[in-house]
Amino acid sequence: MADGPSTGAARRTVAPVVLVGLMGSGKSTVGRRLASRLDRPFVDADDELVRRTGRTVREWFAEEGEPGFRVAEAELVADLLAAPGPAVIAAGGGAVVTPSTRALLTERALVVWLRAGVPFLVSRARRKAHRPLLDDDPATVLARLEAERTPLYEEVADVVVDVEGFHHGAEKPKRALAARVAELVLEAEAEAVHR
Ligand SMILES: Nc1ncnc2c1ncn2[C@@H]1O[C@H](COP(=O)(O)OP(=O)(O)OP(=O)(O)O)[C@@H](O)[C@H]1O
Ligand SMILES: O=C(O)C1=C[C@@H](O)[C@@H](O)[C@H](O)C1
Ligand SMILES: [Mg+2]
Repeated sequence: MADGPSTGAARRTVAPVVLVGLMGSGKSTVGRRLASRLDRPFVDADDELVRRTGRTVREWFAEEGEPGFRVAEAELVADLLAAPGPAVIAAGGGAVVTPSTRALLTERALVVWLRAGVPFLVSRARRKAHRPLLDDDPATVLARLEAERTPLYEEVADVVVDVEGFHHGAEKPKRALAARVAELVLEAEAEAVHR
């Protein structure tokens, strides 16, 4: 790379933090708290897609199918990652299935994977308006998605956080998890500066 060490470090320091993980892992909830702790703007990709296109996630799936939704999602993530300045972004759970998105995440973002097992996710990821994939049989679908996506999350993640321990062990799990993720993000950023 042509960048000198300080330019490279500066670029990495403001890289967006992107949360990835399966539905119900806490990307939206933890992302919002993390952004507030780090004092950086927060964007939830699912909400932002709805805001920008005027179509809900469910409408996207119904009208364009999952492939159409994935194209729109990939364009949005590319746009968010091109924006200058620091940010915390909660990706959609399936954003990593698109190869161009994985390439951009690897190149431009500090990626945090919120990892959790299927039974835990089933208890958390209720059938919701923005989760059409969970309409029928959440446990079976989440098990399939876990098998398909685990290698993809592994591929892009800079930081991995197991969320279940926080849920079972902490009095205020959301706060504890956001605090731990903030700590890990700051550590990873400091390491990037000294690289
Ligand atoms: N650390 C936590 N402790 C307790 N409950 C949590 C925690 N994080 C999230 N939750 C709850 O779990 C549910 C799922 O979390 P959330 O909606 O943030 O998941 P998500 O990863 O954004 O899912 P999706 O990909 O479907 O948008 C929410 O009801 C949320 O309040
Ligand atoms: O895991 C997924 O494939 C999805 C997760 C949600 O965040 C939404 O982006 C949508 O329901 C698809
Ligand atoms: Mg979410």
